Amino acid sequence: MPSTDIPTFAASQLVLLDAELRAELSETSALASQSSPTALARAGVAILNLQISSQRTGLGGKTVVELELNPAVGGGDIPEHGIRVGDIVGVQEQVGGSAKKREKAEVKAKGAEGVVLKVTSAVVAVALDREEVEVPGGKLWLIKLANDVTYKRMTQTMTRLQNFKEAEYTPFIRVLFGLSSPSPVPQNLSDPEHGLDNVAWIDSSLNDSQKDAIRFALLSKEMALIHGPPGTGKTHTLIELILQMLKQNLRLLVCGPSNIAVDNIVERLAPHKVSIVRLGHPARLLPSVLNHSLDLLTRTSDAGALVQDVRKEMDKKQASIRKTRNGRERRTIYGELKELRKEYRERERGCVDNLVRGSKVILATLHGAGGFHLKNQEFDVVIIDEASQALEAQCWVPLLAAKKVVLAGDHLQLPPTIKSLNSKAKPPKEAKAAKDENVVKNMTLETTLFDRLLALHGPSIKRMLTTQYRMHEKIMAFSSKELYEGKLVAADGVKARLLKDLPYEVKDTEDSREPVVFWDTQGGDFPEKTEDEEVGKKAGKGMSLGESKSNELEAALVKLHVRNLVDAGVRPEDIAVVTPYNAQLAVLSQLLKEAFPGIELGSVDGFQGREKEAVIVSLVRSNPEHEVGFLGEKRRLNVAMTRPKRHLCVIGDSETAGRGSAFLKRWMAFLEETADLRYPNASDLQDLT
Ligand SMILES: Nc1ncnc2c1ncn2[C@@H]1O[C@H](COP(=O)(O)OP(=O)(O)OP(=O)(O)O)[C@@H](O)[C@H]1O
Repeated sequence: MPSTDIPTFAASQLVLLDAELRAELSETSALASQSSPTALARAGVAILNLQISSQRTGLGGKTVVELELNPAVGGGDIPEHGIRVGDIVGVQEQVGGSAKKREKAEVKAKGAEGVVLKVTSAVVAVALDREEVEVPGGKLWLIKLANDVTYKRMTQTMTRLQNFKEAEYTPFIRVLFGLSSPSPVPQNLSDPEHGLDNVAWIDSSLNDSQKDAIRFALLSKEMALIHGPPGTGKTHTLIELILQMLKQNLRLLVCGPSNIAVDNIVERLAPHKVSIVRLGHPARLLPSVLNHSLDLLTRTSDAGALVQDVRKEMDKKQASIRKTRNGRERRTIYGELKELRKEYRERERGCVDNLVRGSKVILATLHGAGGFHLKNQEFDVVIIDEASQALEAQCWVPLLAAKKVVLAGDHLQLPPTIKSLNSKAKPPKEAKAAKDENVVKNMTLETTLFDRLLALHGPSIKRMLTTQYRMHEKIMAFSSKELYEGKLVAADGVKARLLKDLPYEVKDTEDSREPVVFWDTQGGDFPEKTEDEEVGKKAGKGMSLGESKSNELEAALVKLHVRNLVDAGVRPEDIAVVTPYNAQLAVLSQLLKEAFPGIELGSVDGFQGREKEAVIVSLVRSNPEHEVGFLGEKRRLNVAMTRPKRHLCVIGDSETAGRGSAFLKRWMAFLEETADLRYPNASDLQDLT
């Protein structure tokens, strides 16, 4: 077993994270520094001409301001924008006049930063970050800012790991870096000797591979990987695992890389009536899980009542500030508010501490687990869902102090998106660069903890779930054979489901009775086109991010197929079209959005984790050179082909794809052999473009 040198590993991560952050910042700041506020607003990342309509103390003692359109510009609805709940934004004074005057004023007007709490057509509410902020009056504008909090947490974590002395390495850390072998897990998991022969399962529907994975995770000492191919009930299994671990009286920290991944678990855990606390900014949580959020529990628990008294007083003061114009009076009130805030924080901290300490399951995003709430808290097990979508450094945020980890994921679907891979971010300064290059040798952020542990310790540290509950068995066949050792089995309820069997009326047609259709565009009549990809798409004139590909005739063919499905009775909301290329997405959007309201269009990467009754995959690439670019990535193709439940339609040029990569070649051959093959005529499609 080759071990990993921990300081070198941490140093490499730090270099790679630095490059990643620079790539991310350069994207946002290039746009911000090169564009005027009007251009930013057009690009959807800023809102102009706002004013404060109300101000109050919100959750966590934060000042919440509501912004509305300034009556001077006519008031009413805020023009369309791309700012969403959870975004980090700056609220700044909007200065008119010449560019020079603006520049001067911008240096002066620092404004405030916060998180968007609510967006409606008429108002945007922002929870400000710092507590003692004096929000600028007058005309304001709001701009979306880059979010570097996650990077800070990861960098702090890696720096700590880098500085650990060898004596500080826990047995857990030693195993995760291969300095020690994992404790052996018995082969026969249901042997009565381990007491797991007769588990009282809470969910009686669990299948054997799920039970096996749970037993394995319970018996493993340091780590267990639960490998969940598409639709195999990975989260389902984790819920049972959590409940079983609670029966053993273990204290758990459950994390995921995104808020939605964590909320998904909270929602499914809640009906089991276990006391759970969800950490995280309330603005970023699903409404259905707010009841479990720490902020809300702080307000509703008994201890919370004490906190509320102070809060009411703070609200009164806030309101009085807005009434007075007298500078001295304002200063006095600000002074009093400051005192009150101190008291509020102290009482709140006590209350929060009690809640966190008293809870057996805490849920947070990976980076959220690095907040002050969990300082000095100990957990028996850290469980990470969607672990193959998380950066390794992110996983270490909750893991530095852990004793055992259970990772659930699928390393054969897409890893987290890495911007620095293709970015034009400046390289580190020269002297440093040579050293850095040495350090990061053979390392990329794309390698997740899940991947690394598998490479380090081999398949004996994982258990795979093998029954899938999504796809018709023909849809699943290629993916199972190529990637999952042919072990996937379609559950009885899904293996023969077709569109014509949908619970509403669908005619029996050549499409609705077919689980897999392949429109092969070979022959060169469906050529791809190269387009510039842009930042700030709404503006239509953002900055180039590089090239993307589109294929108009292929898009027309998509339209033809969608129309056939809809004519048969399939609802547009049960159909999705996915494609790896953003430029193709734009073409499809123009062609389909209005014609079929409710249809969903998405990039393959964005559709990971999702499913639809019918999915059309537009492969786009068609060129005499047989170039396939990133379409050749088998994990991307795997995601694309495993989204549908009842109907998969692939549209592409088998000649181009077939020479692109070995995996693509085998897929094309498989489709030609097993799918319902069709050869379109390009000239019939002209009127559909
Ligand atoms: N043992 C089971 N019996 C019946 N249905 C199940 C079982 N396990 C999972 N399912 C169903 O399979 C579907 C997928 O489950 P879940 O959402 O847990 O999967 P996942 O593996 O987390 O999803 P993804 O494939 O998107 O990663 C759900 O509808 C779930 O109810």
